[in-house]
Amino acid sequence: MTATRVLVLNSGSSSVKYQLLDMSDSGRLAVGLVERIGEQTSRLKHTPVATGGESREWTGPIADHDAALKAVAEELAKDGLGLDSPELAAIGHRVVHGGQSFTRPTVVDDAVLAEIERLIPVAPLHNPANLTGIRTAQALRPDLPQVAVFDTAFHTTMPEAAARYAIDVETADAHRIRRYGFHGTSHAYVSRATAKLLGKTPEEVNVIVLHLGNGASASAVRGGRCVDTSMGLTPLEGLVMGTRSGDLDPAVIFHLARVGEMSIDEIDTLLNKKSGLIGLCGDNDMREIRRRIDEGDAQAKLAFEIYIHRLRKYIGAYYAVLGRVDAVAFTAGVGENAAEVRAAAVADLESLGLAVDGGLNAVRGDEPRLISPPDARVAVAVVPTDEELEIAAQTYALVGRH
Ligand SMILES: Nc1ncnc2c1ncn2[C@@H]1O[C@H](COP(=O)(O)OP(=O)(O)O)[C@@H](O)[C@H]1O
Ligand SMILES: CC(=O)OP(=O)(O)O
Ligand SMILES: [Mg+2]
Repeated sequence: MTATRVLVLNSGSSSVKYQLLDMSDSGRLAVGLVERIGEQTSRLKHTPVATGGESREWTGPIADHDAALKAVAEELAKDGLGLDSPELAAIGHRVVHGGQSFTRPTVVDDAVLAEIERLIPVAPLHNPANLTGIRTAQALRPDLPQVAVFDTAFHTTMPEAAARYAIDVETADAHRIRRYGFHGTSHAYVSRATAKLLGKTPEEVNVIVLHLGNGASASAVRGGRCVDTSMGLTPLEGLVMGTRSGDLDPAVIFHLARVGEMSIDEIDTLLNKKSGLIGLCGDNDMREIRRRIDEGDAQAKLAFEIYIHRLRKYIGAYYAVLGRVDAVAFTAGVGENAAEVRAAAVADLESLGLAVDGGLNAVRGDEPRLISPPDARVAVAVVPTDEELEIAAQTYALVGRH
């Protein structure tokens, strides 16, 4: 029997998204999510797609990512899809920070694990969870290849002019301080899918991708290669996010330390976990913010306006970086679902060839679709991301043929 299945683990700071796929037809056998890991009310939702069975949900304390993964393995086993299956070819892992070392998917060995661990200070919310995911999977299936697929890989094509900060070169190089960029698997997948939607090859088009989830980033993709992206050394730079500030004057940090008497760790927590939308209005979920705006809530309205203002600045910046833009693609939880965000992001930009059609923008769906008027100079599109499918494809391409 040839092993054609790949299990993909996308471990976030407090969640694990997973999919089991059969790569002979890229079909999903099972999908699921464990969220609020570490809390008393952790939730697991598992959907056995292959058997057509009902989704199963479970709420209770799941202490850490190790326990979460073991719970996932138990759920899979209930459907006869357990990790002991001889049909499993590999386990693919999203790893957020790969530094400059990793430009492509990599089979995990001790040296790879050590490098992911070394990068924890520049991805403190993500790399520890990714490491636990890999180690637990290794313990469950020591014989299987574990493949790391890095968020940073797609951005390694950025030119030095975009990747370097304007700080002392020796200091920057000594500490490997440069802009790495994240969500690369999504930016790669969505930019390719956007080209396909336009009936073109990736080489033929320039695309601005707006990945707007809880974490959010923009990228400028020229002919299939990333030339700029909004996240930097860490996933804190750039857009306003659910809980992260994005861009600010670095002197804010000195000021908080000197005048606000906050410790570096307190400032880190403030900017990564208590800022962005949640810091501005107390909610990080765009659905809740829209609901409050509809009720006339001024604080929620201002938070939305700050979010949109920053997003528009990046659209303008990447228009200038690319020179010619063929498409702007919205993706991830907010980008795929929040029609108001899409409309506000390109409002009054007809002079740049950008517009959305109100009717098309209001249509919901899971398929890539155009939302710009038919005669628009620049296509505006909603292109659902699928990081798990992309990770599975890259994992299988690396190990599947053994
Ligand atoms: N129907 C919706 N309308 C507006 N926003 C939504 C909707 N569904 C999800 N979101 C937004 O998407 C976010 C989650 O996006 P997602 O891409 O899943 O994030 P992450 O991968 O960072 O956890 C939520 O916090 C919420 O703001
Ligand atoms: C890198 C990053 O911000 O990822 P996420 O959006 O999953 O938090
Ligand atoms: Mg995400």
